[in-house]
Amino acid sequence: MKDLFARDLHRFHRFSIRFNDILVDFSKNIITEQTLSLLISLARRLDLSGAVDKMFSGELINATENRAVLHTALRNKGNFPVLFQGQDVMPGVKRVLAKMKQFSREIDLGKLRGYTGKAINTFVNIGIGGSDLGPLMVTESLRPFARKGVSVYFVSNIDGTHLAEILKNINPETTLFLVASKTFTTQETMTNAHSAREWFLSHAGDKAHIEKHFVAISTNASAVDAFGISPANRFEFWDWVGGRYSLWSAIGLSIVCYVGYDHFDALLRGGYEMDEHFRTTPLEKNIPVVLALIGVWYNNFFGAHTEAILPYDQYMHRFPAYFQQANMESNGKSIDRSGKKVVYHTGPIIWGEPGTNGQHAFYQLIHQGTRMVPADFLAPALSHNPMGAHHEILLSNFFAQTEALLSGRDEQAVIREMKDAGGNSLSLETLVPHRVFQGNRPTNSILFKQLTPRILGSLIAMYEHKIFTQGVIWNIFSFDQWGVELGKDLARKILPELGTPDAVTNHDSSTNGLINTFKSMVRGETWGGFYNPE
Ligand SMILES: O=P(O)(O)OC[C@H]1O[C@](O)(CO)[C@@H](O)[C@@H]1O
Repeated sequence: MKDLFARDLHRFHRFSIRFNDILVDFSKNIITEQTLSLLISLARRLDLSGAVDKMFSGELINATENRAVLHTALRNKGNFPVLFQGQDVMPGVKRVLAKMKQFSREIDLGKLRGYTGKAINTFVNIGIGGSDLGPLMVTESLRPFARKGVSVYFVSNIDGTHLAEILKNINPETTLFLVASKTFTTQETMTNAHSAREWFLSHAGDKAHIEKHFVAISTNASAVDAFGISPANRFEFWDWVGGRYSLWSAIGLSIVCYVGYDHFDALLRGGYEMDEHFRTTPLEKNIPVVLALIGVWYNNFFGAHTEAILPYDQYMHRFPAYFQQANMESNGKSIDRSGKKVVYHTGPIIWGEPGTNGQHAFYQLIHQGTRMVPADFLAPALSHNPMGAHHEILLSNFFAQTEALLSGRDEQAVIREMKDAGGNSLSLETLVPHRVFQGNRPTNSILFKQLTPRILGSLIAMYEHKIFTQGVIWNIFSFDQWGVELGKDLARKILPELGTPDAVTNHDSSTNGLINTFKSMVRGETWGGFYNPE
């Protein structure tokens, strides 16, 4: 890469794209113009543009679930119809948005009141996966835009600790629970929702008060009825919204409650603007496409197995976790669209933490480890908290890291520096190899003006479309998630076994051993060594 930069003084201009208030600099990659043009030919050969049209026009591209993929309709600010099976979905989308807006207005006006007449000021979203991570990540990212005096909590884990610790902090009189589940059957969410209801009733007494304290967000109206939430308190969405792409739907109600409808609307606008960019920009200048192709380049031609997402913004601390689900649940597949096993790698492992914490934790491996870790660095030019020199120090680290990963530090430079510093009792020969940085480690830098709802919307949609593009290249179905089913099935079978006194013998010896040791620990038996079925 250093040679490429030396040979071309305009490399930054040639390999960066500006979109609204976002700059995507992909010049610090091991690519030339020829690399990109070959990767773009690959995308053309696989008819990426045709695939994009199919998604936006509501074809059943989620073929293994026989569903369309239309989360883009949820943020369609273009006033054009979106047809699904001959019907325009936009009136339904607008109806639910109007209901969310009205709900937000009631919060503004202090009209949303609990069973004792006090104003609701605490919102607890109960959901998991896509019904949790999106709203959680967005509310964290948009904290500077929060309504005054309002708090939001997220319960997802089936571990009772998650709910119990939140219940300690909240007042039933002023709390609204938002039960968010596309299917309204997910074990974790339904168990948490029932426990929250019991807790609430233990304070409020009368079941009639539930309607002031529970709303549901789901595609499954009958299950919502069965739970006891009235249609007036139900916010619907549709099968054509994938769980991990659902924050734009009524699943975003906790975002609305926390930051207000106008900010949610700005988030949708940012998403729409990125949709239009993705849909209409030639592949060479198309941000999600370029990022996707660069990802394919390292994944399939350099054997890179992971990608790091490193936001230099504390508010974005859940951004990597959100895209861990979006990406790994979408593209963690090994069967292609014709049902055959793929003979190449598909989705990478996604991980990351906010800078500069990551620098003091795992960057050692990114700089000097044996593996290539392509990394996206994201940062706002303006901070919401410009306290003293904090932001400039933060950004100096952001710029320095990608420069260090690009340039490295060779032996001569290390020797020079060590001589200048003097005074080290260890010999040069001993230390030099350990202090050399090879460099040539790829990064994308995504610099944006400020973390606003609109910019956040665009960044989320950018990664969504990157994931979509890679799914097309790898010829896999990105919108199902069959891989989560087996564990769920087995847990359902194991659950009743945990309540019986008998030892289990019907699993492999490890699973038997673990279950039986668990039972013996619960019974308080003294440790008698490993369980032996004989
Ligand atoms: O919204 P639901 O139906 O409760 O599902 C929650 C999550 O569970 C999954 O189906 C995976 O188990 C995710 O795709 C989804 O986001």
